[in-house]
Amino acid sequence: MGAIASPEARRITRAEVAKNNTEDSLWCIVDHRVYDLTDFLDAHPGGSVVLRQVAGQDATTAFYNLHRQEVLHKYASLCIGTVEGETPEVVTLRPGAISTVPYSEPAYLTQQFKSPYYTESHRKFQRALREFVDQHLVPEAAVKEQDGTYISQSMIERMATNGILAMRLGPGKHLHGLKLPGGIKGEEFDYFHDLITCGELARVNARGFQDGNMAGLSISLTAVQSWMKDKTLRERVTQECLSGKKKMSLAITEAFAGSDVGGLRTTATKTTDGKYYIINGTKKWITNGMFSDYWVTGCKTGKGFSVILVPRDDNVETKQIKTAYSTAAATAFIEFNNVKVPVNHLLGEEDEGFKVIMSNFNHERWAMVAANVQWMRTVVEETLKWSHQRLAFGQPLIQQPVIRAKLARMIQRAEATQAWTEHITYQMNTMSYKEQNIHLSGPIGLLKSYTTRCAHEVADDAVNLFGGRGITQGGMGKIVNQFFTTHKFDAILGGTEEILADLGVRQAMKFMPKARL
Ligand code: HEM
Repeated sequence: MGAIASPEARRITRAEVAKNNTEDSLWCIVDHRVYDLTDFLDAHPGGSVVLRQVAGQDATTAFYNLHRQEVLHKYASLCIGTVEGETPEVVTLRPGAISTVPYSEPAYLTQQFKSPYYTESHRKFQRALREFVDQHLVPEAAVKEQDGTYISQSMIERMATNGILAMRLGPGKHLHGLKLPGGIKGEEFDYFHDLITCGELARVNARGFQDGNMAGLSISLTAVQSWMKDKTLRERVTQECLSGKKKMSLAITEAFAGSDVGGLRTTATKTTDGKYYIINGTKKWITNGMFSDYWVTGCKTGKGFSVILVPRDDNVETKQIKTAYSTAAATAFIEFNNVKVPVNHLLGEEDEGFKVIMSNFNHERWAMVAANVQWMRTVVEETLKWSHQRLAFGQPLIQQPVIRAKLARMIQRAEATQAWTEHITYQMNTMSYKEQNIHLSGPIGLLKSYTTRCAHEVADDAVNLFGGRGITQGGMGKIVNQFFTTHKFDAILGGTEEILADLGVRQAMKFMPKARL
């Protein structure tokens, strides 16, 4: 959000505003600024009647009861001056700024709280990344979420150039030698930088675009990096994807089976010379599948399940699926019809694909949690602002104990999930990849399942607080409505709430001693 245009420098007395109270010259005051609405009467989405009713008056209270602050930025050209001797009061943030609304930021970003987890490197990185998101991603996300088209190639290349694409895979050698946002070295990047990345990228407040922004790559190239044996092929594919030239996604789920990987029907049959796999079958709900050049694909092989990197060719067909969020996510139904793939495209061992998939899941699930926690914070911020500006029964909503009780529940959920996520992130920083698989798949399963349940409650409370605006796509409740209609994606993608809760307990039972009451 930028500053409101310069005509505001003109000083106008309240008496002068009061004289402009007819359709021929209609002025009003909002937050100490004067707006000439004469030529806007017919164009005003709320109609001309309401504007005539406030002609020549201070309409601040009426305005904030019905509009978001950004409306004033969009229509800055209507501003003709500032009231003599007065100064605008409503806070507007410059791109990259930290919100001072309580609980709208993780505690480490506030003045008053300390955190043992974040260093100056994290803080520098966060500042630079937020600025990038506010300046570049937010405007594009707003357009794409609406028109349902995919992220632009120029944006992908911009993210490739400043290392953001590579960061999406998490810490590792692929970042070494790179300079990342805030000037930090790729070698410094740890799971707290990664946590910041997931949260900041979710701040576009456009859930379809959020996934359309290379979510597929972030959960599939990781598997290629860890499991593809052919080094030359692995490096080539990695380079193609991290430069933004090619796109990749994870293709496991089918119409036939979701969480039940054993029920998948896509087959990979070896040719008699043993040099190729022939892939046949379908995949459904593949995020970024529409624009992918490669799919990390789960297939049935001789004695089990295998994971194979399948490149796009004429025998692959992708069809768009319209889900509850924007088609900007590029969600696809895919048909593989006798697709011939060289055997060096196998990840891990044949028939042992389960290991490949399971080891990949931890980072994916944790990243979804990080984004979900950020969404809850955003919704807390939206709801706190709304409760302060919306008048009902003659006073702001926040004056009602029932409203404060709901806000308390929302804040508790955002804070609790943040604290647990940071605890898990700290463990990820101190464990090897192998240790993480042994000790963290259960806790991450429990964390994701709990976080999405909290998100469900937060969405529910927020919509009740916003009333009609919570169920309307544009206007004051647009972000709450976005969360309400899309929060379930996180409860289903990457393993459902039920499956993950169960996984958490089953993993814990592996370490259960022979303890008795
Ligand atoms: C600078 C002055 C104003 C501008 C630029 C403006 C602009 C807009 C815009 C863009 C909308 C569409 C909804 C949205 O995006 O939030 C809208 C809706 C509306 N406006 Fe205004 N408006 C102004 C002042 C006012 C005032 C002073 C009133 C009332 C006294 C008013 C009453 C309404 C109403 C009733 C709606 C429909 C709200 C809804 O559907 O929820 N507007 N206005």
